[in-house]
Parts: sequence; structure tokens; C-alpha cells
Amino acid sequence: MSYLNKAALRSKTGFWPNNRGTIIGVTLLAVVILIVPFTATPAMMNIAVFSLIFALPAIGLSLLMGLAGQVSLGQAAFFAIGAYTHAILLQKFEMPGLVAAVGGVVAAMLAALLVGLPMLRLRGHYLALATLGLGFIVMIAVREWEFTGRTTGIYGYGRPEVFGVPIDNNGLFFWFVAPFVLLGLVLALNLTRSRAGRALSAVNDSELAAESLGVNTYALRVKVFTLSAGFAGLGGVFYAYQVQIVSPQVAEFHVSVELLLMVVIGGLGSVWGAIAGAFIVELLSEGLRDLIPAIIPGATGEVQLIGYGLVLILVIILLPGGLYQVVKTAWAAITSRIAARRADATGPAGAAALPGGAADGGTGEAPTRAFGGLPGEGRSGSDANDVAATSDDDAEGSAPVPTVSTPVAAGTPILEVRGLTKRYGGVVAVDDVTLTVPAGQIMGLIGPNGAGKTTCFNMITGAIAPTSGTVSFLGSEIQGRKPHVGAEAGLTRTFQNLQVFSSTDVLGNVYMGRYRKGRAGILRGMLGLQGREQYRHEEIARDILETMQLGDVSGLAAGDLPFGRQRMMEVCRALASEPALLLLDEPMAGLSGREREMLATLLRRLRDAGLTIVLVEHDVAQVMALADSVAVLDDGVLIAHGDPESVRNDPAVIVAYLGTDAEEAEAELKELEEHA
Ligand SMILES: Nc1ncnc2c1ncn2[C@@H]1O[C@H](COP(=O)(O)OP(=O)(O)OP(=O)(O)O)[C@@H](O)[C@H]1O
Repeated sequence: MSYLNKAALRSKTGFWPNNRGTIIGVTLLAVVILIVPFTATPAMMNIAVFSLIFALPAIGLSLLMGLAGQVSLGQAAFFAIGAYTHAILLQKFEMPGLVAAVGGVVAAMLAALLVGLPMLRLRGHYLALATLGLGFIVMIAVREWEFTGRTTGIYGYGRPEVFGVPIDNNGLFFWFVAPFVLLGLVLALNLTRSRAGRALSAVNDSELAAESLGVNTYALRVKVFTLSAGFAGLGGVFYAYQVQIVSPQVAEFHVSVELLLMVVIGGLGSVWGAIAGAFIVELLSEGLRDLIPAIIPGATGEVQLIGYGLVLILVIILLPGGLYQVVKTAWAAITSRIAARRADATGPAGAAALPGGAADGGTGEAPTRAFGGLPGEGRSGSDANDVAATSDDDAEGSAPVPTVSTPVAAGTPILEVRGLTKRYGGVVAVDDVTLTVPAGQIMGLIGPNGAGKTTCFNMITGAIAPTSGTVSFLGSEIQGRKPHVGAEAGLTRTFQNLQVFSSTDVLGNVYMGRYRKGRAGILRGMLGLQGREQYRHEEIARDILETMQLGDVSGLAAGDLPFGRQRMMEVCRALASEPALLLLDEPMAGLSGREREMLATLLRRLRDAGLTIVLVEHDVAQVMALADSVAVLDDGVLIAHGDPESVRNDPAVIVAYLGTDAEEAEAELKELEEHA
């Protein structure tokens, strides 16, 4: 379940929500928070206070799991670190409440940073296990350490005061915590719609594709892990105040399970789900506390944990999207019904307006800024490479091409590969390949199946490390570095096996191509301080889609596109990064004849605009027609490299590439020449 599940790209700047659904939601929540202390019974008030306290670590966990796709079973560790630090600073060091609270949050974040740096190199189940282990370590440490009061814990530090007023009842405490939860909610919502938030979501969909667009996935993961711990630490601070004694119970495994349950019940697709989940689990927890001893006399806390486990399993089986999915589906049904009624009332003209409204899922406004002018207008960066339109109706041949980067003069080596080798056990996938790619040219890289073409691409882009050899891009050696290093410098690629960001729409995919051109990080994203940056990149992404004749599908979920159009979308996404070197891995596969022609025309025009392209393609005729030079791999070995004419007539290529039967080879060669 992905966080922005098929969410349309909706840019946002400014701190406060600008989307109708969010404004209504936050206002309603604020009103509910205001009236709860006047209406709730003391028992309910107690549950409400703990729900708000646990909503904070749940929001953090929701960002970590839902947005970044990292499962954590140790969120209680950071909750406990926040609580203990706060209590210790108050009780042992007699610090002011505000300083102690900040100390609690900072301690949780520092701990997360320290453990996150090595831990976040792990993936999937390994990371989940590592966080589980961390939870146990913290629990045992606080239980055994004299300084943390062993099993007794820390107590005797008093209640908080605001402007001299003691917060000494549940109603006041509820109002004391609520603004922080609302603030946390708005910050988290802002993050999900920011450059960094969309990058996290993209990493969740395809780490390789995100890296290839310049996203430093590891750094981003560490940051969101640290941020998530900050939310947990703040929750711990409030918990310490509320319970007035911080004991090892706060770090127990069941707290992590409760937090996990909150996020899953609420729905991994939404920060709202974390808050709803916190209230549901607190109610459930109270219910189970009464219910379990009634069913099983003498049952202990472990049985309650089993109860949680059962609920978790049931939710995952019956309601994998959690409450959020239910609400979203219901809301979409309501809005589409209203839209259908309006369409009936207004006739065909009204009906024509429907798809745009529905694309948003009814949860807010669709992108307000359609790219209305001529393709190319309002574009950032150098427009010097844009090719001016020369004809009105020949869109493929005359529309401006996306901006490319030309860091070196045409003909200068932009990529140099020396002795590149990759061994898999006994298999030598690529064997001592040495190649130079001059700037401003198209180089074809061809060879029979299994020749080592994709392996070469993977080593050049950093997807895999070479066994030996060097890759120099724009004069810097990048072999063995992560793909984002080359991407940041202007090297990007497409994939033989498509790597689509399925959690967002087509526009959202191409927008991610702009990542390396943006600057705003997590903090600016949360505070909504992205300025016009995000809108500008959205405009450019729209522009590219229009140029590539995909403007009509920009609001569709990327995964719903036909295969050929997904491939074209990947090309758009790569071009959006304004690359200096573009590696295309079988871009024609799955395209219709017309799409192939369109792509071939585009590649020629991009080359004319200064872009360097390396093209792996099985359609040899297309490669021969397009490329300025052709390199041929066979069994991992570079057997020929030169202009298409000489390669076409190279006896080694004819034999190795077309087969050993000379007559058959000649016939096939003739056929190729006719097509070329
Ligand atoms: N991870 C791996 N482990 C073992 N062998 C591998 C691995 N990846 C690739 N190979 C082998 O390396 C060789 C080259 O594979 P590669 O995918 O690079 O070829 P290719 O030229 O791109 O083929 P195709 O045109 O069919 O995509 C093949 O023999 C393949 O089986």
C-alpha cells in the first residue's frame, strides 16, 4: 500500500493548507478538539488525552512507513527516549519545562540519527528486525541502568504550567497537547506534497528509478527516520507529563505494536489515518482490557498483545487500506455521484468537464495551473537549446524539444569507459570494455540477447558496481558510486524493465524528473517554503508531456497507461531532468510504429540540440539509421565500434550478431539495409 496511492500531482506552497478537503478536515478536527473536554466523561477524557499523545508518534510512523516504505517495529524506543530525557532533565537537572521538552525531542532525533546511519543501509525485513532489536535494547537499558531509575523509573517532576497556570486536569492537558498534534498534522501533510515527500514516495515505488533521477535515497531515508523519531520524542514528552512517572513500561514491545496498529488501522495512505488510528486503538485497548479478563480469567498483558495481533491480521486481510481507504472510496463515490447529477442537469457540455474533476479523487482541487501557452513558454533554465517551431501541424517534427544540458563542446568526450568488467561467479557478463562517447552524438550499443548491454548500462549509471574498470563522466570517476551521483551531474537513463512510480499520476512521474533541478528539502517542504519552485517544475513537466503528446493522459495513474505510453512517459521523465547524457535501454520495445517514428524524430532533434545519447536497442535498423556511431557487444566483449556503415560491413559483427551461416547472414543484412 503506497502512501500517495495513485495521487494526482498537486503542487503546494505556503504553510497553511490550500486544498478544500484539508482545510475542512483540519477545521473540523480543531472544532472537535475544542468541544471534547466539555462533553466527554472522565473515562473518555482519559482515553482522548492518550489518543492525542500517541497520535504524535503515530504520525511519525505513518511518514516512515506510508511515505518512505520503511517498516519500524521500534518506534517505542524513541517515544521512551523522549519521555525519559524529558523526565530526567526536569527531575534531576531541574531544567525549565520548555528546555526539557526540546531536550526530549532532540535526544530522540539524535538517537535515531545515530542508529539510523548504519541501520538504514538495511532493507525490508532486515530493517524491521533491526528496529525490533533496538526497541529491546532501549527497554533493557532503561530497566537496568541506575540513572534511569531501573524498574521504578523517574518520577516527582511536577506538572506543566502555561503562563503560570498549572495544567492539572485532563481537559486542560487535552487542549495543551492538541495544538501540537494539529501542527504536526499540517507539517506532515505539507511534507507529503513537497519535493522531498514526493521523492520519498518515489523511492518507495522504485528506488532505482528515483536514484537515477538524482534522489539520494539513503540520505532521505535517514532524514525521515530522524524526523519520525522527533514526532515520537514529542509524544514521549507529553506522555511523561501526563503519567507523572516514566518507567520501562513505556519502552515495551507492545507500545511499538500499538503504534503499528494505529498506522495500519488508520491506513498507511494518510497522515489523517494515524490520528484516527490513535483514537481507535486507545478505545480498543480499553475495550480489550475489560474484555479479555472476562473471557479468559487471570489473563495478563501478553494476552492483550495477542488481541492486538489478531486485530492487525484482520485489518490487513479485510481492510488493507485501513480506514483511510474506506473514507476515500466513499468520498469518491459521493463526488462522482454529485458530478454525474450535475452532468445530467447541464447536458453534454457539463459532462465534458467531468474527467478533470474526478481525477482528483474528489479530495481537493486538481492542479490549478494548466500549461496554457506555447510549449516552451515559461520554462526555466537555458532556452538556448530549444528548437523553434517551423510548422503548425507537424507536431512531431517541429514542436520545441525539452531543454538539454550541454556542459562540454560537441565532440569532446563526455563519457569514458575503461576496462569495464563484470563477473557473476563464472559468468563474465561484460569483459574489459573500453569506449569513449563524444558529446552531442547518438551512440548505438547493440548485440544479441545476453551480450551484456544492460549490464554495461547498470555499471555506467551506478546501479551495480563493476568488478574492475573505470567510468568517467564529465571528467569525474563515478564507478561504484550510487546512481544519484551521476544523475546529479547530468547522467540519466530509462529502463529495459519499466520502473514506473505507480503511486502517482503521469504528471507526478515526469515531475520527479525535475528532482535534480530543485533544492527544497524536508524542512522547507514541511514549512511550505518551497516558493514558486514546485509550480515551476510542474509547468515544465506539463510542457514536456504536451511536447511528447502525452498531455491528455497527464492526470492518469501511471500504472494504468498502456505499456508503450509508459515507456514514452519514462523517456519524458528522463528528459525532464535536463540531462547531458541520456542512456536509453530499449526505448522502442512495445511502441507502435508511429510512436517509434515519433521517438526517432525526437532523438534526432535532441541530438541536434546538443544532447548525448547512448541507445541500447534490438531494432537494429533504427539504430543504424539514428546513430552517429555504433558499438557491438557479443558475449560481453566489444567486437566492433565505429560509424554505422563500417559496423554494418564488419565481418565479425555479421558472424557474431547475425549468425554463423554466411548466406543467412547476408540475407538478413540485406533486409536490414532495406529498412534502414
Ligand atoms: N545478476 C546476475 N547474475 C548472474 N548473471 C547475470 C546477472 N545479470 C546479468 N547476468 C548475465 O550477464 C549476461 C549479460 O546480461 P545482460 O542483461 O547485460 O545482457 P543484454 O545484452 O542486456 O541482454 P538483452 O538484450 O536480452 O537484454 C547474461 O548472460 C546474463 O545472464
